[in-house]
Amino acid sequence: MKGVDHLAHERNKTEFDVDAMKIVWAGSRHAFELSDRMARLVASDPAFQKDGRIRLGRKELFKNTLRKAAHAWKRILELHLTEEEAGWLRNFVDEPSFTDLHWGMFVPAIKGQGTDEQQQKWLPLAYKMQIIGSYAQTELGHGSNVQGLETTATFDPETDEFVIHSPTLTSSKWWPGGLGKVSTHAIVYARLITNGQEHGVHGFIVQLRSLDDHMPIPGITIGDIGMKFGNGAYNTMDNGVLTFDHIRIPRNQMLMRVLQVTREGKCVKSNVPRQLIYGTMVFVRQTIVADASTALARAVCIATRYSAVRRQFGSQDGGMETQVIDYKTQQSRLFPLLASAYAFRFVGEWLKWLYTDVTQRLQANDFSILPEAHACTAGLKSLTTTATADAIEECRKLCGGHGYLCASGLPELFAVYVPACTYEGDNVVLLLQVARFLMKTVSQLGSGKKPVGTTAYLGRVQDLLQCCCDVQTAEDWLKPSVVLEAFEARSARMCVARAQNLSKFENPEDGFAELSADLVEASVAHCQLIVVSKFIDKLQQDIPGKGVNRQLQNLCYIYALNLLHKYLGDFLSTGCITPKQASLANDQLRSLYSQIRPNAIALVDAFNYTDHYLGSVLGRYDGNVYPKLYEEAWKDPLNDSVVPDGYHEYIHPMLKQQLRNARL
Ligand SMILES: CCCCC/C=C\C/C=C\C/C=C\C/C=C\C/C=C\CC/C=C/C(=O)SCCNC(=O)CCNC(=O)[C@H](O)C(C)(C)COP(=O)(O)OP(=O)(O)OC[C@H]1O[C@@H](n2cnc3c(N)ncnc32)[C@H](O)[C@@H]1OP(=O)(O)O
Ligand SMILES: Cc1cc2nc3c(=O)[nH]c(=O)nc-3n(C[C@H](O)[C@H](O)[C@H](O)COP(=O)(O)OP(=O)(O)OC[C@H]3O[C@@H](n4cnc5c(N)ncnc54)[C@H](O)[C@@H]3O)c2cc1C
Repeated sequence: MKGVDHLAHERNKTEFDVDAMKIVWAGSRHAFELSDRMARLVASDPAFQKDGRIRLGRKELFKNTLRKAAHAWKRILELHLTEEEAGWLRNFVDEPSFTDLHWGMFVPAIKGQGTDEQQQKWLPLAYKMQIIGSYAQTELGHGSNVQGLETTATFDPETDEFVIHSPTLTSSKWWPGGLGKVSTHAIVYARLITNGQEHGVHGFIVQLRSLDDHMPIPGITIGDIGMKFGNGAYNTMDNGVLTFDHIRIPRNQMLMRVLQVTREGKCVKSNVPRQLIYGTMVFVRQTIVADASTALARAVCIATRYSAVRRQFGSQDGGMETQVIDYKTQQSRLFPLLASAYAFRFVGEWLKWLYTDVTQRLQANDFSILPEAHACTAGLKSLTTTATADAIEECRKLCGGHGYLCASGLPELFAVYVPACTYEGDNVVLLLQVARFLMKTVSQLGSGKKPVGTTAYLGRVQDLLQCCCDVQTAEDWLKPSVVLEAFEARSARMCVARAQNLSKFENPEDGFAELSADLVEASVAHCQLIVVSKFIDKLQQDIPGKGVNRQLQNLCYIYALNLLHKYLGDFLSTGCITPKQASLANDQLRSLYSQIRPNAIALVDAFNYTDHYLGSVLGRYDGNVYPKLYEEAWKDPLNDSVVPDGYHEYIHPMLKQQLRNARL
């Protein structure tokens, strides 16, 4: 059987309506149709082809990215694409570029932190790309510790200007994307100083380059920070270094939604909380969670299709060998990742809803759920990106040797994805933020303050500390209430135990530092509970399409029971479940793998990825892996000549030398 036939045969086994699942995956029919149209538009345009990207040198690679970004903008204007369509188009171009920062951070920062007048002035310029913006927060010396940033913005009342200055080497802005070679402007984060007093870190709109000849504004030193991990990958981005030598900007270029500086240099607080200065990060973290499911789904799609095509061992009577997807070990590694892709999709959908809700409340001066929004975006960003980065590498291994070839698409996907564990907040630092939020919530339980939202379960802490898991058979693990209670009890017990340990310290900050590794574990348990509970919520919705809900149920329980298996130590040590119940969960997991198996290919087809977007010979829709892999090898520049360049200089003399030695 050829690879092509393998996948056709697999698709015939499907037990659910794939087209209906495509809509579930996309979020709505509208989102499906729109993303499908944009994916095809990009895939059919030769200007967006990606072949050979990994072989380009840095300069060529970067110029190629500039060309694609300009072409994308041209198409957006020609086709009068909406903002939503344009976003999808950029997504399918599939190449990190300065436009990510412009649309993803510069524009949102002005929207979130700018006053109405500032928005009216700057947004039209940004929307028409008459200016290109970056987000310059991190410095050489500080990234995580935002309050430790050193760049200063000193108000000069004589001229009604701020003087932006880099007082030390470590105050050099370092990392901002799009900054190195492209951006004309940036939101620069600096310590505000007025009348000799410090007022914390704020954002300022600063012009960096001339709009006529792109030269840096005098007093600004700017460049790229150098090559990053992997070929192609994130090297299409010009992450930059920037220093200021007393650069003057008008007073009205400080983003003043949170704090206004008057003509006299007086600081006037508005009614919005200071934390709103961090609002752009909350927004981007939320988008990163949605993107995690996309990246994970890509890797899983490649590994699943290839696992159905690939055969090793097991031939009987000269018949065909076993498809590697039929090995239980392969299933137990692959199917939890497939389930995670769906789980992250739905939690991402929910987080988007939460973000929209918070934004609307903020507009109505209701700031009550800001701490929860911060904890959820920080925690879920950390959980989903860590899991996705690990999963991409696992998918590479699931594809055996061929997974290591760039033609599999997995090395580049890994290289481009892995910094997501660091940018927008180091994943451990973010989990510590969640831990602070959880410990605060637990400490307030005694005061009668009822926790709400994702921490509502902590309001039932007494019950959860005493509850006994009610599982007697493997089938009992298919009850949503049973699964939910196990995850709630584990998280609640871990939180309470950490809070009790913290209370033993005289100084809470000392305790927090000493117990930070344990606290991070409680944060992970809490975040996993959120993902499981949002998946269960999804199952309660009316989901149309033959067999679709059934598949989602299977995936949901695979996600939850696999976590239970992986974090068994937590569940057993907190006494939420017994070893016998853990063993029943494992039995159920194996049964679920068998049920998912015939639907695996259709479940990855539901992601609706074009071959262009996947960029993988192993993950081709038609399964025609071997002939294409063979064809691909010959495209390598090393194969341009039969005898390699360097033969006469290095190989031939060596061989001759050995011949001479042999004769001696
Ligand atoms: C083969 C294919 C190839 C092609 C691939 C193509 C495409 C790519 C594919 C995949 C890529 C995936 C996704 C890409 C998507 C987008 C990403 C794009 C580009 C990335 C650009 C990156 C940008 C950046 O990194 S910007 C810099 C980000 N920096 C950080 O995140 C810094 C982290 N630090 C902090 O957030 C904080 O300072 C801190 C850690 C929270 C520390 O704060 P703390 O010490 O507590 O002090 P305070 O500052 O005083 O805070 C006190 C108080 O405030 C509360 N708080 C803190 N933060 C927030 C907040 N954000 N919102 C609300 N409240 C907040 C805190 O809880 C505390 O509250 P309390 O007083 O009540 O306790
Ligand atoms: C590809 C990429 C793109 C980026 N783009 C941008 C951009 O556009 N704009 C921008 O402003 N920045 C950008 N950044 C910077 C990024 O936001 C920071 O690198 C990130 O926030 C981490 O900060 P750091 O580098 O200071 O790490 P550090 O904080 O120095 O982390 C080093 C180690 O220390 C640990 N650590 C730090 N603090 C604590 C603590 N309190 N407790 C326990 N452990 C701790 C961390 O877990 C980590 O293991 C980008 C970074 C990358 C890699």
